[in-house]
Amino acid sequence: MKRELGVGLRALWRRPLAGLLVWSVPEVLPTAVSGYVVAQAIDSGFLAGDLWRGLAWLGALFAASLLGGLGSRGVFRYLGALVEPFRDTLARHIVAGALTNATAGRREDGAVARLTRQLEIVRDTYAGLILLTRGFAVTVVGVAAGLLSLSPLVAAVIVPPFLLGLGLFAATIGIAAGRYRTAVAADERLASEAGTVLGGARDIVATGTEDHAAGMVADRATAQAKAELALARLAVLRTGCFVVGAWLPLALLLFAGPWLVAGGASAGTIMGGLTYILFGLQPALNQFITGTGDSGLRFIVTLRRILDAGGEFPTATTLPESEEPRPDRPVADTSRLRARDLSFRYGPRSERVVDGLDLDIQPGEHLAIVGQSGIGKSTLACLLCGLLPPDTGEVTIGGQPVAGLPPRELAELRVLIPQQAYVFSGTVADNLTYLNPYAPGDLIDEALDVVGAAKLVSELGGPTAEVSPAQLTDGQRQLIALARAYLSPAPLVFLDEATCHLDPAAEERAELAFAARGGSLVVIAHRISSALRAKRIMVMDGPRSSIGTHTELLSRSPLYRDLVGYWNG
Ligand SMILES: Nc1ncnc2c1ncn2[C@@H]1O[C@H](COP(=O)(O)OP(=O)(O)OP(=O)(O)O)[C@@H](O)[C@H]1O
Repeated sequence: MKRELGVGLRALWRRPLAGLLVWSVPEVLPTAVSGYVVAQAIDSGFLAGDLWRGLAWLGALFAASLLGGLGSRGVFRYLGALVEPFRDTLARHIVAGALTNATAGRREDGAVARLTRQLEIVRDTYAGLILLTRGFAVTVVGVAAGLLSLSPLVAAVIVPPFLLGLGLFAATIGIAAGRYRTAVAADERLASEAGTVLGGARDIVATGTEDHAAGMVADRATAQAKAELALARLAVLRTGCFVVGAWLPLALLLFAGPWLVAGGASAGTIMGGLTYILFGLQPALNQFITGTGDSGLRFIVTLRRILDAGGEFPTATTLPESEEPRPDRPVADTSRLRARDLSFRYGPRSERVVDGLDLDIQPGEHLAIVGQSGIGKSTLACLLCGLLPPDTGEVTIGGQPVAGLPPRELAELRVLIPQQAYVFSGTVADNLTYLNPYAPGDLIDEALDVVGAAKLVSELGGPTAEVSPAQLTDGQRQLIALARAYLSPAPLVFLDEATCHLDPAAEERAELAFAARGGSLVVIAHRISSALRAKRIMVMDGPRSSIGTHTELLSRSPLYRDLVGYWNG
């Protein structure tokens, strides 16, 4: 929350702010003098039997209101000059982030349109917040000055409970921002899961997994309902803050009436105090609480989305108003994988399959993982892909922790092809573009060609032909899955013995295609030829796993020597 407030406050630090504050003075004048004028009208006018004097005081209040109207007009003139440059800076940030992602090969998938909608929300809520907080601050200062000039005794009754209510509200803002964020995230997860289930409706019905699919959506719906309830409970708390800050001063003033009169306060003074509460503090606090609780939270949460979607946000020092942004930020290393202290076992009493593993895969690297059958290669691949949660440790891809990422976002980071390739009933094109529905025809042709699936697809009748998975061989299924992974937008590819049903020449062709695709490649190798194509090789042996080149491992890993001997034999 601090970062978002910091960005908003820094953007305020411009010349128009001075104009805005200067025009706030006449704007607050009617509120500041209202109680004092009412007290004078009653005490020295109507109660003293001098009708004209009373009316003259009320006329003064009317004149102050006219001045207030002029002040409001001036405030709005400067508001635009403050808000629009902030909007422009955010827009540059969004475009720079989109360009960085595009040059790094990540799919945009409507992100710019989504961020642009969020930009308008931030602009509107930012303007609302400026008006709100400024109006609240000048009203409180004006009322405090008016109360002190009216009667310090009355001020002593009204101000403390008002400040208490305000303080209580301030204490809930952090919690409210957290709950609002949770509610927005739960909402999006529900929409994403429902979208996934709807998109796979045909397969769900075909495989009879309706109950499972309904369960997937039900969990998200329950989580979303919970988050909304937590948010609603907070609204009740906010009402409590308003009661303390706005109604308690009124009750105290009425109860303290006899004591105030004994202390020298007149009927007009008490009426003036009531005027300050009813026409100054109450509406100001009400607007402030509802406004910051609504626009304020939307501003913080939406701005966070925009800031998280791009790189470093340009501050006043890094991006002067007149300067164009320079697109010289380094391209994000979206295919860099980093695992730290990774441990995993399938059950509380089973052996650890992975134990305290640290692993770095550099952008563009080609790594092979080898090891005896059952040592944990597939398990490790699932951990690195975020398909299994580790017992300890963390995996990041492109700097982003994979834990807890929704499937759609994970699919944009990495693609895993398991040994048993999945082909579903539908057209060849449906199967190929499953991970990239908007893949253009020439990219599909390229994918089929480089992984060696073009001949198969032509024999099947072309991309529009229907596929019957049961009639395909294991090798044919693997070719279709390979072309699908090649078309995926993910910069990191895992092939878990994904070519084991192809002959060595076809396997070489497919692996070379992935190595040349851009991004990083991890191959769980089942042949020495496959391991030798990688720049580095990881030999898995539980806690004794080691990494190096083929030559390094031959000299230092007995297990690797055994494996090579076995493969060559
Ligand atoms: N779902 C599971 N539940 C419990 N144990 C499992 C599960 N999946 C794998 N294992 C066990 O975890 C260990 C590692 O299995 P894994 O499949 O990761 O090994 P692998 O090296 O990929 O084997 P292979 O080369 O034969 O494919 C094995 O002992 C296996 O029996």
